[in-house]
Amino acid sequence: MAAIIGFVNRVWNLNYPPEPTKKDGAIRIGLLGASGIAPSAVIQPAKSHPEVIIAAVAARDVKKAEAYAKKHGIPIVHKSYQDLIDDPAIDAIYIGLPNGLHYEWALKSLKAGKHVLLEKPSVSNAAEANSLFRHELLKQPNAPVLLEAFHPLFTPAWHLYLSLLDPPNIAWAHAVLPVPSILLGYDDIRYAYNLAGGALMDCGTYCALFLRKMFGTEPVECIEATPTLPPEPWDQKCDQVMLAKWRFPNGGIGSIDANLSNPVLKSKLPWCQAIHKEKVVQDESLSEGKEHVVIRTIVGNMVIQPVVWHRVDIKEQHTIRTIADKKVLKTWTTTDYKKAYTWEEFDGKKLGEDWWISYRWMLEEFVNKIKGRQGSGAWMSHEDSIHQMEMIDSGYVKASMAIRPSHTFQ
Ligand SMILES: NC(=O)C1=CN([C@@H]2O[C@H](COP(=O)(O)OP(=O)(O)OC[C@H]3O[C@@H](n4cnc5c(N)ncnc54)[C@H](OP(=O)(O)O)[C@@H]3O)[C@@H](O)[C@H]2O)C=CC1
Ligand SMILES: O=C1OC[C@@H](O)[C@H](O)[C@H]1O
Repeated sequence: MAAIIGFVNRVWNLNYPPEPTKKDGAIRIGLLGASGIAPSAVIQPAKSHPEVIIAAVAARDVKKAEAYAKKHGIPIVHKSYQDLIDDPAIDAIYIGLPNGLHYEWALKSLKAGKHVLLEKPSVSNAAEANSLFRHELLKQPNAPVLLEAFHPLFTPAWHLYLSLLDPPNIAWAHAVLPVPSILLGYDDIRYAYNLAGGALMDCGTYCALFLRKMFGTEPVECIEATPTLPPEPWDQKCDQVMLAKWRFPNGGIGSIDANLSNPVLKSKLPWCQAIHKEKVVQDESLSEGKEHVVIRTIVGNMVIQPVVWHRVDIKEQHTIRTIADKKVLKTWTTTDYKKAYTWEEFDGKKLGEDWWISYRWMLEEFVNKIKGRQGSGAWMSHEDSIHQMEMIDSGYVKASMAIRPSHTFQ
């Protein structure tokens, strides 16, 4: 019963969040593009944040921007992206543009002294990531905050998941992110190579991130990458599905299944799993010549948007066997489940609300960073964003596909 009440409360508050009065010094965010994702990623989360105001929007077509502003209660409409960036009343820019435009507009925003919340994947390739995230501008005192908007990293559920892993002893990790095909037409930005589209760039970037975080380090090499292309005449430089594998420094393998055309009726949830190497455990009850070994598997169900529901499964496969010839004498499995809708449930920190969506947790930390506060400690560092693009590039190289093109803006 408590679980049902919790679920209903979370869903209600998520959709109808309390809207506290905005504080003096609230961060005024401007949106670049009247994008599909901004309402979920920043407009709605900002409502419950007392220190965030969605103050302005700009679109390529001003009429579109006006309609968007009216719909979402945004007070200022700018005639162009550049006008919005140049507005002195704006403190921070949310970039929900196609991937191929992230580099240019992030750099322009930083040059105008604005903080930047930059949609994932941060840029088109590792060269752009290197140039953006190691830019001189970011090394200055009081440099603006630049954050790649990798929202799952900010949730307590994800940190609970990581806390159950033993990274050096992971043998195999797997991450799956299926996007229902019904959501995307072939005119979608995800199917445009020139805009840095592709399954590996889009849903694959989450899978790659999960593997990097699960192993706690960078992959050594991509050992397999098999793309499926969309049907002709659609852009044949864009992968519709990418299955890929990387080898990590401990010898473990990380694999991904990134799919932009998942059949709706076979809908799967975002999912990840880490299978650990076999481990001998202390067992006083055993007679001489026998050993007790355990293989631990940690499954994360719904790790991308855990607010509505999620579950971390801890499965242990136990075996009693002879040491000499490994003859199996007995096997059994145990399963335990854990959840963490708040940090308090996970590590006792009294931060946030159980109904916060991953974007709201992320917005909290973006503001904390701008204000110089400690926060939860969850963050995506600049070096992290660079390594992330290196891993994506390595997948395209292994698949014999072109790395997404760099933008010419300097
Ligand atoms: N964090 C998350 O959960 C999600 C993140 N994303 C990321 O957000 C970004 C935007 O995705 P999404 O909102 O789904 O995309 P949309 O197509 O809905 O929005 C993209 C915006 O980019 C602008 N734009 C500028 N130039 C172009 C161009 N040449 N072609 C097409 N659009 C252009 C358009 O703005 P204008 O209004 O000016 O015309 C449009 O509103 C991507 O980087 C994507 O990976 C997407 C979905 C979920
Ligand atoms: O969260 C997401 O799921 C669907 C994707 O297409 C999108 O770009 C991504 O951010």
